[in-house]
Amino acid sequence: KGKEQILILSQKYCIGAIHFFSGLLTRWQTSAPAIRTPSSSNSFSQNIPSSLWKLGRLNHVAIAVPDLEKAQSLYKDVLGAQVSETVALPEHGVYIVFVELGNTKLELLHPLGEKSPIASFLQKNKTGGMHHICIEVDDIKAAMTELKKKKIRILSEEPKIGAHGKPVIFLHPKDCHGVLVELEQA
Ligand SMILES: C[C@@H](C(=O)O)C(=O)SCCNC(=O)CCNC(=O)[C@H](O)C(C)(C)COP(=O)(O)OP(=O)(O)OC[C@H]1O[C@@H](n2cnc3c(N)ncnc32)[C@H](O)[C@@H]1OP(=O)(O)O
Repeated sequence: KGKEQILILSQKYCIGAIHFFSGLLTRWQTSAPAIRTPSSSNSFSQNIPSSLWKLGRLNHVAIAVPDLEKAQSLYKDVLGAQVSETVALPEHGVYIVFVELGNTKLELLHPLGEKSPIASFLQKNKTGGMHHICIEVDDIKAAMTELKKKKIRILSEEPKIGAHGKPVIFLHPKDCHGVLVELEQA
């Protein structure tokens, strides 16, 4: 009789455990966001609305620095990268130095002139910091038209000619999750 009781008790325990875990599973299925494994999705190609313009490669990551020579020397002498000469771009209010990385570049930025757009950034970030990313686009005018419709603020009425002699625009960091985004005509 003792054995029978143990059997009954363990059956009850098993049934209880099954209910508990199936309850958990149901809650998890209804509340958890869908997680896709890399093999189960080609998430980069799905659900992208057809568009008149396309994003291309990462052209550069820009870093604002308080001392351009020191920053140049870090990348050249300490890290061994190929580093360009300093170029003044008065129409953008910056000096720039490019650091070649093979698959992309870094753009070291230093303020030029009293109205430099990076002056207040450097006041807030005294030792420097990542200032913007630049992504290539195949049609900057089409990009502007669509982004305006989507209420993304573009920081100039018209594209300016950027560091590579090509048209560029900047998108407000508050509309891009805290990152200042530059788009450059490829
Ligand atoms: C040569 C060319 C090229 O590569 O081709 C270049 O690089 S030219 C690179 C320089 N040119 C540019 O950056 C042009 C576009 N930039 C701009 O128009 C401006 O810098 C803005 C991005 C609008 C920021 O203007 P300003 O400094 O006067 O405003 P602000 O200090 O009140 O900033 C407003 C809010 O945005 C935030 N904020 C400012 N700059 C930011 C940045 N680089 N990344 C992320 N957030 C940033 C501030 O913390 C602040 O947030 P809180 O309110 O929360 O405190």
